[in-house]
Amino acid sequence: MEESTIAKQNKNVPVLPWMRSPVDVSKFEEYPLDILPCLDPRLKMALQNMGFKTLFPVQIAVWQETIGPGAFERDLCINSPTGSGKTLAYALPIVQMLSTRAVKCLRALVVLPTRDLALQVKQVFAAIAPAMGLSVGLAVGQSSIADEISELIKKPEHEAGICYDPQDVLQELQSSVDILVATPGRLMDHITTTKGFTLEHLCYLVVDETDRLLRESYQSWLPTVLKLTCPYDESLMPGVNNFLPYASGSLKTIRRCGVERGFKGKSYPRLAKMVLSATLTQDPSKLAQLNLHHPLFLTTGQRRYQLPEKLESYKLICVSNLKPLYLVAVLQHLGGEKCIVFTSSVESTHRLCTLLNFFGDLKVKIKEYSGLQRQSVRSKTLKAFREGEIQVLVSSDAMTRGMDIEGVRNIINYDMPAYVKTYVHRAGRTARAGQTGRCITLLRTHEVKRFKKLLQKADNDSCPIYSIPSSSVKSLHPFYLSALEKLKETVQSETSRKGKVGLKFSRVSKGEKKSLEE
Ligand SMILES: Nc1ncnc2c1ncn2[C@@H]1O[C@H](COP(=O)(O)OP(=O)(O)OP(=O)(O)O)[C@@H](O)[C@H]1O
Repeated sequence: MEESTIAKQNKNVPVLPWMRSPVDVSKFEEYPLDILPCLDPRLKMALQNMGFKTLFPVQIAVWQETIGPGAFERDLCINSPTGSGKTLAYALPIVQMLSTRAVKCLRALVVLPTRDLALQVKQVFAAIAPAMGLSVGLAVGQSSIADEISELIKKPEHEAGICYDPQDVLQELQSSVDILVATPGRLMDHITTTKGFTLEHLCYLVVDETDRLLRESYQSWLPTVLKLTCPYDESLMPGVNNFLPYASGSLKTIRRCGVERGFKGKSYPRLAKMVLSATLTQDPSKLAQLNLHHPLFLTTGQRRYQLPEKLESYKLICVSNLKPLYLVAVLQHLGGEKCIVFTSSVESTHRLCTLLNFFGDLKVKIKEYSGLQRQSVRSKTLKAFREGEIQVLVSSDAMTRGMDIEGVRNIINYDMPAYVKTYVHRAGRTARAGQTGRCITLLRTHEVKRFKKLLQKADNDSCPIYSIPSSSVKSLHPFYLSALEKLKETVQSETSRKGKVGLKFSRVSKGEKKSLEE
């Protein structure tokens, strides 16, 4: 075998020994809820109310390792394609495992990189947890910290007029939630400042979109959570609590120390972890940060990057300076079907969206969605897109990982993604849950070769040309010139009105470039 071929193959072989013998999720089949072993009837009912009749392969595989014979003895690392149902894969066993709890306290923590994603995951938990008497909280900074605290922490009811020792009151503060879905920043706010917020009882930690979360430290949330949930023996290390970085009274974590049967030297109780992504990192130094216990790797098929089964990838080769015209022609061709257009930066997202809206009557509503906007604006746009009031979302990359929006049948890469991971996540906003979908990538001639190589990394050799009649592009020329003129005027007035907008654009773009370098 040629040396270069061997090197190429080795790139796909994980370095960590436990990753080399994974559980292959593709060997599992969809399984009817009616005959799923050990499923609590209340949960079954909740799932049926969601319209689900079967569980997807990744959900069955995780069920087996947690509730089934696996009994969650090992931490789980799950690499499964976009839209394959990873959220329910962890939510379902966690809710079932917590259903036997006697006292309400925070036992499961799910961390996600963005607010919109956390909201989405909270909704999945909220659809099943109440059936088992469990409550779910959200810590994402959507409301004021005071409002969030009142949702998360229950204050003791005291008799009016009697003064109590503040230390006693602190002792009596209780969690109002069993499960918390959080973004790292807001989680750290609660860890450092919220009285009564404790990870002392935490049993389950889920790190969703792991590779994204491990790429940035987000105020060291991970080492902090691991430290606060790490059992230690006070008799062996007297006073160690005082040296915890956030020993502010409410945060003292007193977990018992012991040895788990079968795993000599490992402390007990163990914080059981599930880490997931559609593009899970294989980098040993990154995975080491998670301090995994005897990890089990679950992945789909042989390839590191897997695209959804029913995704069709197309390329559209454009004349460089006419790219916007090709985009408009495609949008017209798609005739109002829900569509996300990806660009390479927040700056080009804004410009492209403005330009498209100057194109006369396209018979579709087009809005932008990027990290440059305020959260309230983004949330409003997302809601309108979900509800079908907007048909086309022009978006930057940073915001769209994991987003699950019903009815998105088309993804358009206006700017070619620089990395295969980016392609996987962008394309994965369609063809979800076994549905069909297409991803059209606009390319300049010089990008064609690079794009082919990029797709091969995702095991995709077939990428036909998306053809649109040249007459459709030509007929748009007169509108293009006037739209460009209007765009120029708008950009000039925006720059002079806000003064610093230009500066803000370039600052955010840099940050986003970083996020694209996955
Ligand atoms: N058992 C099921 N039956 C029917 N639909 C399901 C089932 N499980 C999940 N779904 C649906 O599949 C879609 C994708 O699920 P989910 O968002 O969890 O995917 P994911 O694997 O996390 O994707 P990504 O990697 O993009 O985050 C959702 O719309 C969800 O409601």
